[in-house]
Amino acid sequence: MIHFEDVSKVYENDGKELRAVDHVDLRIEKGEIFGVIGFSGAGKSTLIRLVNLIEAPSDGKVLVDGRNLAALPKPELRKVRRKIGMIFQHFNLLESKTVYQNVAFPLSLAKVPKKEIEARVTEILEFVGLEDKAKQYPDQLSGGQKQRVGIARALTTSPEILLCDEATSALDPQTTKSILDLLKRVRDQYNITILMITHEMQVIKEVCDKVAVMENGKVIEQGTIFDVFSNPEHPTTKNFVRTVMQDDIPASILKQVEGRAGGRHVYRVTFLRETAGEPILSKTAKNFDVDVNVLYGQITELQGVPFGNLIVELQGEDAEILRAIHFIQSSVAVKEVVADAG
Ligand SMILES: Nc1ncnc2c1ncn2[C@@H]1O[C@H](COP(=O)(O)OP(=O)(O)OP(=O)(O)O)[C@@H](O)[C@H]1O
Repeated sequence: MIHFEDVSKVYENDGKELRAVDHVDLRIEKGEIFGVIGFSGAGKSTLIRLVNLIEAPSDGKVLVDGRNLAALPKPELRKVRRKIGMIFQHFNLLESKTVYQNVAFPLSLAKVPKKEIEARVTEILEFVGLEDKAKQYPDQLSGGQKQRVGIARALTTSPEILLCDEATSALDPQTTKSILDLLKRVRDQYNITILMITHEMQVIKEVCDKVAVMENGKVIEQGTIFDVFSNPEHPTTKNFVRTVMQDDIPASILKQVEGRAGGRHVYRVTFLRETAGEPILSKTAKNFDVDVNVLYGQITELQGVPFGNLIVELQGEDAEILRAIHFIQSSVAVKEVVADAG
């Protein structure tokens, strides 16, 4: 649906070249919710603006539904752009217009007959849960309600793509969740492809199917949420994942283990996908002469699939512990067992 093929965007700043987007390749398929994460200055905003040609690429091609926007004649470009909606961090609503007028605005501009506008706006306001706010003005709304108006306005022209530029960054966590739920419904009900940029990993974890991590204009890692979160490779990705999935051993627990006599055997056991529900540790305790002590861990859900990360201590004779570890490692249920200490 949206393909970046070796795309770069170079700005001139005081005679110096700045590569805001640097040789990026991305494929965002129809109906996907695709997240791009990166720190400030990574190039996310530039990247998203290349999709509707607010910015033109310096090199490479951005294809939307197979068409290179930069090569289209103006009337064609206008048509394609109408199929791309956008929502913003600060909502960008017209303060002097009511909710109804804001949502109707793109249709009024396109000179759609009044009756049609009414039917469409009513349907969309109902969809975003604002049917009772039609006559209110933006300054009478909460942040979450304002973003619902922004989403409604983007949807009135029946877009195929929705671009979200830090759409929840100005909202509290609870409101963020409700807006993300709404975006999921937008995709599910209208099969709209959603490209969102954010600096919050929680947002990516909550709603995206795939993620690309940007740094200095480059995509440094990309993949499904499950793969990237369960096995991040680049240090920056690891840092982002750490913001939502704590997997370090807390200092207090390490101290407690270190204080014990007779050495320590602490391992990280990572459960993936279908193995997350396996009673592998209780089997280990039953089949081997070892005690299994779960020190710390969490089971979370990534795209509806359980993912677990446990820190366990095995107590017993060294040889027996080795056999137990071998059993855990060889089991299809466990991806890796890493000695953290000992
Ligand atoms: N119009 C422009 N002219 C010159 N330089 C620009 C322009 N737009 C962006 N840049 C530069 O390109 C780099 C990437 O900026 P961009 O806004 O795309 O990053 P970002 O990841 O979206 O950051 P933020 O989250 O802070 O918006 C930055 O160094 C920025 O200063």
